[in-house]
Amino acid sequence: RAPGKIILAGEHAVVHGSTAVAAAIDLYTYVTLRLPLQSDENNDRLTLQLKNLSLEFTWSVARLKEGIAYDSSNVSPSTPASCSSQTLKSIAVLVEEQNIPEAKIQLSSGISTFLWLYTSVLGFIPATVIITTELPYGSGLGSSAAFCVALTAALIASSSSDKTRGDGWSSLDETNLELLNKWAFEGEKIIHGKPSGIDNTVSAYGNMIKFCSGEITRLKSNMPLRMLITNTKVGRNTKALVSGVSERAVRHPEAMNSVFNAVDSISKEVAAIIQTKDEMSVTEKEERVKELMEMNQGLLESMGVSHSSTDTVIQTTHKHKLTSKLTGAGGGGCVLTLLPTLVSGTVVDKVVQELESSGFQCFTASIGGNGAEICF
Ligand SMILES: Nc1ncnc2c1ncn2[C@@H]1O[C@H](COP(=O)(O)OP(=O)(O)O)[C@@H](O)[C@H]1O
Ligand SMILES: C[C@@](O)(CCOP(=O)(O)O)CC(=O)O
Ligand SMILES: [Mg+2]
Repeated sequence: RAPGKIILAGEHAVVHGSTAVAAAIDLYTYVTLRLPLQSDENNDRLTLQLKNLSLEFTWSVARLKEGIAYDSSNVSPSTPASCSSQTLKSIAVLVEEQNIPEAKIQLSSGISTFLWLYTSVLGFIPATVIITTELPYGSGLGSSAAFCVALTAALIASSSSDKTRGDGWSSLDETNLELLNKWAFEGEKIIHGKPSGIDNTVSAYGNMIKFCSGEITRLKSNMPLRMLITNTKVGRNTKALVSGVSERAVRHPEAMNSVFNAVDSISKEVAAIIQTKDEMSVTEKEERVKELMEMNQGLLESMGVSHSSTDTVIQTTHKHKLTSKLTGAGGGGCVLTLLPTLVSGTVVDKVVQELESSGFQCFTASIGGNGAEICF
């Protein structure tokens, strides 16, 4: 299993080299891998089951071998590599053959990613892969990264020699974590186009991290951080939003560089405040984080990735003196609201009631938990 995440500061700008701060949340994607016995019927097929959606896709191993055009000299499980555009095209044909319902067409990139990661790490062997998730798809909570990380964890674990059964969840060792994170990043590339790598990294390693151009700093929080997560349920696609920001940066390079630099300073300050020990009271820290979230939201608006549904959440929470910002790619999706320690339960209940009456879904999640884990 691998967790989803929230981005406290720095989404989008992180794709352009700025710092961002993210934390794992206790909502997971689970991947079960079943390798068939020789005697099993159907032991020549690769089957993918998406349990939440009651969808199943299946290919004969022979069809995969014939259909996936790749240069096997370039692909080895221990050296993660990008899927070439030619290979991706051949995989897309195999995905199209599955006749995905039109309403679920966004899954195509996830299924292509599945075929690329599976065949690259395990090769052309039959199996049944069952996916369940507690994360909403395409809402900014990193379902794409959790999917790539959990899948790769299962694939890597299946070749482990030490399969002690029934011991519960355990982490992977550092070498395998690093390998898994690299493969998951290659998967994210298929789904996002140009990911920064923050989502797969926080999903793989867990906790709370500061991330800048691939450099990871694990953060130790010294303040209680409670966030209300509001899913506006407005669907969007990370790939389109990320490329929209890049296009804006091409049109206005100087202005957008200033925006990205401002976000970099905000994220660094957020990370510093979260880690500060005694110099500041909790209330003071919360006030600072609140202000930085507000500034970050303003800059996300100037990148063109906010949405009217996000504005509704911001206005509703503002009436109760609470501050919100979008999280993840924006364009709808999820919004974070900081719940300071002194805010009363009655106020939170009222805010939740108002947000839910606008058709949104609210929940809280525990922040900064474990990353990818395996279980035999
Ligand atoms: N459990 C899953 N099974 C299959 N594909 C998935 C799963 N989770 C995510 N995906 C893929 O990731 C896409 C959503 O990723 P993205 O747009 O980055 O949003 P987010 O990562 O915020 O949820 C889905 O449309 C699908 O292609
Ligand atoms: C917008 C971005 O910063 C985060 C995207 O997160 P999500 O896929 O919306 O959960 C992109 C990235 O960092 O790869
Ligand atoms: Mg994503």
